[in-house]
Amino acid sequence: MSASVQPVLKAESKNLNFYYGDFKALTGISLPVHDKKITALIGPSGCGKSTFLRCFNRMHDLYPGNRYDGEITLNPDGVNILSPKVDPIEVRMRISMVFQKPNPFPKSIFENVAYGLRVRGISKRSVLEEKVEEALTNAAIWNEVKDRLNDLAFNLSGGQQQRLCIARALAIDPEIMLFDEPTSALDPIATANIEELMAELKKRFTILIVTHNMQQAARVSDYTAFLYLGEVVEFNDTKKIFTTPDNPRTEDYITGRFG
Ligand SMILES: Nc1ncnc2c1ncn2[C@@H]1O[C@H](COP(=O)(O)OP(=O)(O)OP(=O)(O)O)[C@@H](O)[C@H]1O
Repeated sequence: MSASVQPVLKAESKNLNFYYGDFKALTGISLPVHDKKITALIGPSGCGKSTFLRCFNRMHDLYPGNRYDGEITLNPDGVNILSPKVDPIEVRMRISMVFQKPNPFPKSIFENVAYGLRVRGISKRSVLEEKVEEALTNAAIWNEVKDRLNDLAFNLSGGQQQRLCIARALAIDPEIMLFDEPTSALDPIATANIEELMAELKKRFTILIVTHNMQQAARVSDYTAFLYLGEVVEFNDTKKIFTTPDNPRTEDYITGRFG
């Protein structure tokens, strides 16, 4: 068996610059996103990790004055998802996001997961029930909530709420899932649950994750990009980044010597 199976490119950022008004937060970001792999974005606070992640589902469109310059192409069709001709809602149906703090809607557990399906035009109760169960099962929370689907989502614990948000994000069968520090508000057990879940999810989805936790990046990801001051300093296999990085700044950061 060949050990060097070429990864498939699910998406690609090409010379991407991003501006908050006059402030340039990202400069010339070119990065591959490999299919059904986990890519971690690491780097010191303020280096642009979240800004970059949010470009992938056009979150920045929600605020005036923000500007993209460059491309993020999404395969297999190769569409530039940053093009003004592309509807951000369409992009969010293909690329879903899980945030740092669990943010369920003020609705029942069932309706939280059914939400995106309804946006997609699914209204038949039996189809919704089937898909909600499937998403909750895939997010490893079905057994805990199956008898209380009509309860308000806020009644769940923090770790359960985060898995509910993951269920909501995967119910629409996205092509890419974005995770922005998904475990920073969780205890070590809930964190381990989410990490295990990500390892399962990558069999079906492509994942991009922002994390401050170096051990987490090393544990869960296949590829890692180190960002600094809005630029990619180094991108490589996670193993390589965490053992023999090419750039001294990467080494300083992962060994905690960064100023
Ligand atoms: N809404 C905004 N308006 C103006 N500048 C912003 C805005 N959001 C972020 N920035 C700036 O853009 C830069 C990148 O911020 P970003 O939040 O992407 O960094 P980060 O690497 O995710 O940081 P952290 O690890 O602290 O979350 C920072 O200098 C930040 O101050």
